[in-house]
Amino acid sequence: MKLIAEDLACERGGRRVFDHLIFDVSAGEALIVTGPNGVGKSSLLRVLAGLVPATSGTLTLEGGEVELSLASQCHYFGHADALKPPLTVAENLAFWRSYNGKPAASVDDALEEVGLEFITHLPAGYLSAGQRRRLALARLLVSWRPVWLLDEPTSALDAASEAKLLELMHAHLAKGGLIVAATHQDLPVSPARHLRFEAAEAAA
Ligand SMILES: Nc1ncnc2c1ncn2[C@@H]1O[C@H](COP(=O)(O)OP(=O)(O)OP(=O)(O)O)[C@@H](O)[C@H]1O
Repeated sequence: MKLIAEDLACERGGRRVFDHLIFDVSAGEALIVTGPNGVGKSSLLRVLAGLVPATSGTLTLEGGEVELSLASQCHYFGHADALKPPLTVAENLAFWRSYNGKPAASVDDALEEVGLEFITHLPAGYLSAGQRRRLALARLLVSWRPVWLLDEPTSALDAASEAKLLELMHAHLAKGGLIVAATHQDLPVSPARHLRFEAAEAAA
C-alpha cells in the first residue's frame, strides 16, 4: 500500500497555503511533517482526511480498498478529541467502534492499552486533558483503518503516554499501516520519511 500525493495544493480562506506538494509514503512507514506555525501542516492532514478539499492535485492510496474513499481509510487524530462528554469512557469508545466499523481491538483491550482501564465508567467530560487525549487515541485501536493522520499527537501527553503513543505507532506500522504525523516535537518513529514545510512556502 502506498499513499501518493501529486502536485497537491490547498487554499484556506481564499489564501494559498501550499502548492506543488509531492510525497509518497508506503505501508510500514511514517511521514513526519514539520515546520513553523501556520505553514499548513494541519491543513495537509485535513486535506488527507477529506475535511478540506484540495485546490488541485491528486491523492491516491495505491493498494487500498478501491470502493472506499481515502478519507474512509484514514483515522484522523486532530486537535479536537471527538468525545461526547456525557457518555462514559467505555460508551464513547463503543460508539466509535460501532460507527467506524472494521472492529479491531475490543473496547476493554484498547482502554487497557492507553491506561484508562480503571475509569471506564466515568463520563468523558470528567477526564483530564491527557486522559481525553488517550481516550481519543484508543479510538484508533478499536477499528482498523490503514492510514493514521496524527496532528500534534503528543500534545497534553506525559512522558509515559508519549512512550505508549510511540509503541502504538510502531505496532501500527508493523501491521502494514502507514502514518502521516504533523509535529513540533521530536517523534522518534522509524522507518520514517520527513517533509518539512518552510515558512517561505506559506503563501503571502
Ligand atoms: N478555516 C480556515 N479559514 C481560513 N484560514 C485558515 C483556516 N484554517 C487555517 N487557516 C490558515 O491556514 C494557514 C495554515 O494553517 P494550519 O493550521 O494548516 O498551519 P500549521 O502548520 O498546522 O500550524 P501550527 O503549527 O500552528 O499548528 C494559516 O495561515 C491559518 O491561519
